Amino acid sequence: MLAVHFGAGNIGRGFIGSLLYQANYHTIFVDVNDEVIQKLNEKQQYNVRLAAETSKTLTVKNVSGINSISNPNKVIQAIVEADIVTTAVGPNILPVISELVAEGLRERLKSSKKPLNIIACENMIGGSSLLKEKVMEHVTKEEFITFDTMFGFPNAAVDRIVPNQSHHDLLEVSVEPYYEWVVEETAIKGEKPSIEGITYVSDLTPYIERKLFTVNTGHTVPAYVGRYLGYTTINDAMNDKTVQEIIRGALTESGEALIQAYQFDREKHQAYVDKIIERFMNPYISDEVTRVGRGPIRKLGPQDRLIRPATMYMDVTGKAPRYLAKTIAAVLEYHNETDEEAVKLQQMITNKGYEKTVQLVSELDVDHRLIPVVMKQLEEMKALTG
Ligand SMILES: NC(=O)C1=CN([C@@H]2O[C@H](COP(=O)(O)OP(=O)(O)OC[C@H]3O[C@@H](n4cnc5c(N)ncnc54)[C@H](O)[C@@H]3O)[C@@H](O)[C@H]2O)C=CC1
Ligand SMILES: O=P(O)(O)OC[C@H]1O[C@](O)(CO)[C@@H](O)[C@@H]1O
Repeated sequence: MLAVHFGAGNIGRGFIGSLLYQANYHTIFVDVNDEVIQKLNEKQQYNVRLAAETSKTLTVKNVSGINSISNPNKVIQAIVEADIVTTAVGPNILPVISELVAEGLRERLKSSKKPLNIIACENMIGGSSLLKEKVMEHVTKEEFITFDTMFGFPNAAVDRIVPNQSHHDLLEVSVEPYYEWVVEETAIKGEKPSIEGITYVSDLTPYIERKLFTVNTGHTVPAYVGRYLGYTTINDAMNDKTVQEIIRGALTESGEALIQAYQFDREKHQAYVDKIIERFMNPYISDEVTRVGRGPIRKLGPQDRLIRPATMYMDVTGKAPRYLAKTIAAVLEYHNETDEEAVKLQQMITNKGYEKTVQLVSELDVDHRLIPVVMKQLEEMKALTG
């Protein structure tokens, strides 16, 4: 069995790659990082270390790599032969890989009638649907129906904290023990990939929203509020009383929105929240606030982890989401010269002001009630820290 996985980064090697190996796939990683690709081809294996009190190591074997810049034809050939295609490249890169994926699928149709599923494993709602939309932009009208019939793009939710790595061995990855990979069964074409660790569901929406608006919403608090308070790591930020108050508050607000939208059981949802906060405090993982806070413009998007639960909360309760608004305010104060989006956000604030910037990046109506709520929290935050 052959898997082609785009993105040999933290989640690619540390999560998807390890489950594919355990399900007896040979995985070809496709990446633009030549050093990683060369090492994968040289070693043909790498270690995944579980960051826990008793650390276990899994050696992931049967792997190789292709540099998609220097060897696009090899990627096309790999897609022709693949039994599954997965991605973990980041939401902004899905459009970038779409043309190569389309070329691979087109070539495959010349010799195979076997359906194929392409699963985007990204922190976003509708990742595979976006990839499908972008792939279809490279397909002719005549090809459209065949592509649509033969190739499934099931959406997915993936959850495992894999921080930036700093091992002597370039390929080694430390990961938290916990993981969840939920895939939309109804969009599968042909046989359902048999991979232990995947939970197939008929409606992904409650799962992806629960994950994105709890794990990822929660994580923004130690990232942005933590950075604002001067912390470098998530662990240090999580030990701060203000961060703890805001994270609990923000997850109570997003929780209320989720519970009312999907009729989740309150007690079970609270247990889910408590477990997540415990995961953020895992002392065996050192995660940087700048990794979790990367891409602040994307994270202030209308469907993303802050704006969407905040507007959902306002819609269902009629109340102002105080703690989510505080966190959004902290994003507006996020400075990081090494993060393109952070630099762009600060430039926008300098040129257009806070209010206009938040309105533009979140795509909220100009008179949306959330905007003054965020502005109020921003003022309070600035007054507190002088
Ligand atoms: N790290 C984590 O804990 C989690 C990450 N995710 C999601 O997984 C995705 C990847 O995140 P990470 O693995 O953390 O990032 P990463 O930066 O470690 O990995 C991304 C990889 O994609 C590669 N890449 C960039 N452009 C490419 C292209 N054109 N073709 C092929 N490969 C390309 C990069 O070189 C890199 O190796 C993101 O969507 C993220 O939100 C989801 C759950 C957990
Ligand atoms: O990967 P993104 O979307 O940039 O956001 C970082 C977030 O994703 C994770 O890496 C995994 O869910 C979290 O650690 C963090 O909340």
